[in-house]
Amino acid sequence: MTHPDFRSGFVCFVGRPNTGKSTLTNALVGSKIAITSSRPQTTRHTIRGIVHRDHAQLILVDTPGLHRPRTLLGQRLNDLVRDTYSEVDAIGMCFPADEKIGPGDRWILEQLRHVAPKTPVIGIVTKIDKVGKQQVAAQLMAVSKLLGDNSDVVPVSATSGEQVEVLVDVLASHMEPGPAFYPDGELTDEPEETLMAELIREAALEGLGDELPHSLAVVIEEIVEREGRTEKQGPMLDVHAFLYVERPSQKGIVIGKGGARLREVGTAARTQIEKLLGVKVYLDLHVKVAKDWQRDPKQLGRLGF
Ligand SMILES: Nc1nc2c(ncn2[C@@H]2O[C@H](COP(=O)(O)OP(=O)(O)OP(=O)(O)O)[C@@H](O)[C@H]2O)c(=O)[nH]1
Repeated sequence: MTHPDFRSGFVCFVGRPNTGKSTLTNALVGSKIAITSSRPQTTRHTIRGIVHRDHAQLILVDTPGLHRPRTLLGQRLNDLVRDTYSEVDAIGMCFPADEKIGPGDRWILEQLRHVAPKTPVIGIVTKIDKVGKQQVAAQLMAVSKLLGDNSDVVPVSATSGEQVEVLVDVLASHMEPGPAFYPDGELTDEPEETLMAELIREAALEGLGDELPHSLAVVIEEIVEREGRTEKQGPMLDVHAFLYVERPSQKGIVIGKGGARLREVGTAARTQIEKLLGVKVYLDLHVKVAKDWQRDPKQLGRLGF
């Protein structure tokens, strides 16, 4: 039976890098589909996670962080982000409880109000487990002041789960009444290939510094089902992927001494991909130098941007 006041619609989270957008997406969806990382700007693709509740369905569009474009890739990302803003029913803007509101936040809000003046912006004070109640209250007031008195502001912790359902309810109240867009149980409509590439990219960036994130792209070349597997063994997929870097020095970083690092990356990514697909996977990774791929439209097209 469908709830009499069922609502459904699209939501995107915005905010400065590291404000907890990906972690919140995961907490709401309850499955690892968006990529989190302690480094800024690792979320490249528009990944949709779907939140199913009795009274609502929220489709989360996880956008890359808005930033001032320096390269062609940056420009394309920003175009993508702008389109997303005007198409969604609500924008959740994230402000960590433990960081002061700054010029970066004001700049993002200005952009939002400019490109999508009609889309409601809901303030989300994230990471409330990191600070005391008083600091949460002070941040709620500051965000309220920034967004305007009529705006909803919700405190939440994606890590502890505190207030997550309250956030769902507040977001749902901004959705249109109507049936669900997606059948129950469907978590993402992103092709599995993209998710695999994201998981490999995440594993390859783990523990590295700030420079590499912009210079690493992953392309899945081929996925083939291994033949001759017995029923007891179960199915197995051979996945062949290329990791593209910009410079030979970066290739060395990704591969590591004697290939040690790449092997670790492969193991970490394989484990995640097996979890995602529920089958055994053999992962074959190759690192290639594609010079200045961020500035070359042909290469960008090939890499899916
Ligand atoms: N303690 C605590 N840490 C959090 C919470 N949410 C996120 N974090 C941490 O904050 C860091 C950034 O989180 P992300 O979810 O990757 O942030 P993001 O806004 O998606 O970052 P970008 O993809 O760089 O824009 C990670 O190290 C998270 O583990 C939370 O509720 N509590």
